[in-house]
Amino acid sequence: MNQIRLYDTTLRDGSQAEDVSFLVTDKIRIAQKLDELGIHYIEGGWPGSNPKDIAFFKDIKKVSLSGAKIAAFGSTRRAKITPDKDNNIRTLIQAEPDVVTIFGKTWDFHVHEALRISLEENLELIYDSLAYLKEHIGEVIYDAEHFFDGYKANPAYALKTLQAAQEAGADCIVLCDTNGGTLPYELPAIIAAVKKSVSTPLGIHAHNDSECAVANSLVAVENGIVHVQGTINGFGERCGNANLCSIIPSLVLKMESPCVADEQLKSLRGVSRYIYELANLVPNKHMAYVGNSAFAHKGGVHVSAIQRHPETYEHVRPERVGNVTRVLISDLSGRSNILAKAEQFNINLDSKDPVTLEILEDIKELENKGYQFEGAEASFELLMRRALGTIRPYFSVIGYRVIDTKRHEDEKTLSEATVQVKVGGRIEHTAAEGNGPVNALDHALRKALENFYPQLKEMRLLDYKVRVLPAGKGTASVTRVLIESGDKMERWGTVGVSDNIIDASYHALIDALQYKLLKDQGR
Ligand SMILES: CC(=O)SCCNC(=O)CCNC(=O)[C@H](O)C(C)(C)COP(=O)(O)OP(=O)(O)OC[C@H]1O[C@@H](n2cnc3c(N)ncnc32)[C@H](O)[C@@H]1OP(=O)(O)O
Ligand SMILES: CC(=O)C(=O)O
Repeated sequence: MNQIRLYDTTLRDGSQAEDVSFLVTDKIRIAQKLDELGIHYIEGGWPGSNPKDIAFFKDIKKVSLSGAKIAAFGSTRRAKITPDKDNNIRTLIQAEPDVVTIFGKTWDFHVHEALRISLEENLELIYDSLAYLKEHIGEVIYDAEHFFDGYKANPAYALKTLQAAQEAGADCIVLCDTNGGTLPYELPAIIAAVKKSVSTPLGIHAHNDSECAVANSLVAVENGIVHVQGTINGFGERCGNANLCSIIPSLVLKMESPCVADEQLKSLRGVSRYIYELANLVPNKHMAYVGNSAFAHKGGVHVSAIQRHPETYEHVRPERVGNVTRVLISDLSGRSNILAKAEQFNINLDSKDPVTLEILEDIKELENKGYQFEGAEASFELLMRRALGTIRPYFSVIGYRVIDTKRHEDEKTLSEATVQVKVGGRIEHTAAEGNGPVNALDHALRKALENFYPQLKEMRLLDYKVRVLPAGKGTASVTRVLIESGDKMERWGTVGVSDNIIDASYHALIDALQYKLLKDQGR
């Protein structure tokens, strides 16, 4: 297999995704992460587009990268002017990148409709722009925009555009599936025709509009392409770009193409999450290889088998990409799920112990009532320990009251909660306000308990999700509340279900507090 060069365009094409926008400082930090991951080319942006991208190319010069080359992106020159007069081409040179990548038109339809120039003139644009850039920048890459659509519409012309790029000295010609509509079976014949027509090393740049961007990139590699463009997490215009988080492990682990080192591959999940964090987006848990669910087993049959041998339901070892095997608890669980969780929580449990079956039955019954333990592992651990009788009763709540008051139409609603808790032999009665009834209840509970357990001051309520579950036959609808809490060390999820939203929240809050006390005690 050829040595594959990875070209990341998260900072350029990835930023063209809806909801993605990076600050210059984010872009610098991402470039450093991509360099550590072993990416060979990092496309930092389009300096002719905006001041932020110009600033990136200035700032990245102050950063020492271990191996990655920085590429600046732009287009072929405008019609009717020479490259030296073209602002876009001038800014590319002024950015002083290691590499310049420009895109040009391949599809005759685009030449007529988007540029509104003649086919011959477009060939001149491609040739002039690349030849001029090559005089100023050591390495020049040509992105043949809409190559596959162009080839299907007018193969002779599409190939002529590539020949113009080759004659101008392009170091790599990248075949772009810009509209993302090409299917994997179409690639081999088209790539074979290209190889007969040009000898320049070839690359692939695939979009995901038919959900085939990764497949197309891998098929391209199988057919001799040596340069693969993509983005981390598949960020990109419309449905996104080819996801490097899927391409890289497939190349290394399945296609004998060690494009990054084993240690670098182990950082892949971390890089994925880092970039989600800087993009301020929630990670897609179902992403192949790096998603939270990529190695999460829910069905009892699967859990039973992976405990005997992980490869029964895992296509690669998750550690290779920095991920872990997870076992989920739900009404699809069997005894194996319960035993796997017990091991994770350091609880001694035997498959023959009647408590195992009791816990399993409790789970199925509770899920039927609306509980969901997948996002509430702390509640599940408490449930297990309660069933085994190994949990200390840290406190009990004698009662609570929550009042919402709005004294005047223009005034904010005031929420106030009072609680009575018992710890050991002592009873504490407190009141607190909050910006909502659940917030007031949370404050009042902590205020009452913090005198006994000062460590609760470290705890924060991080997320609060409510779902009203539809009524079943002969039953009223119920509310499920999932709470995520955390301290400096850990985050944990708890669940409460009731036909009353405050009561459901109360149960989730109580579990959150009890879990904090349990874990701090060291189980
Ligand atoms: C497939 C891809 O992803 S390509 C990258 C797409 N990314 C972006 O567009 C993001 C950055 N773009 C921008 O900041 C702006 O569009 C700019 C600065 C590049 C251009 O802005 P404007 O000059 O205002 O033009 P506008 O965006 O309205 O239209 C695009 C222009 O580029 C021209 N153009 C498009 N492709 C090419 C090309 N390959 N070569 C030369 N010119 C091109 C179009 O003909 C049009 O020019 P015209 O209006 O003079 O005919
Ligand atoms: C160049 C590019 O981004 C594309 O053709 O999709």
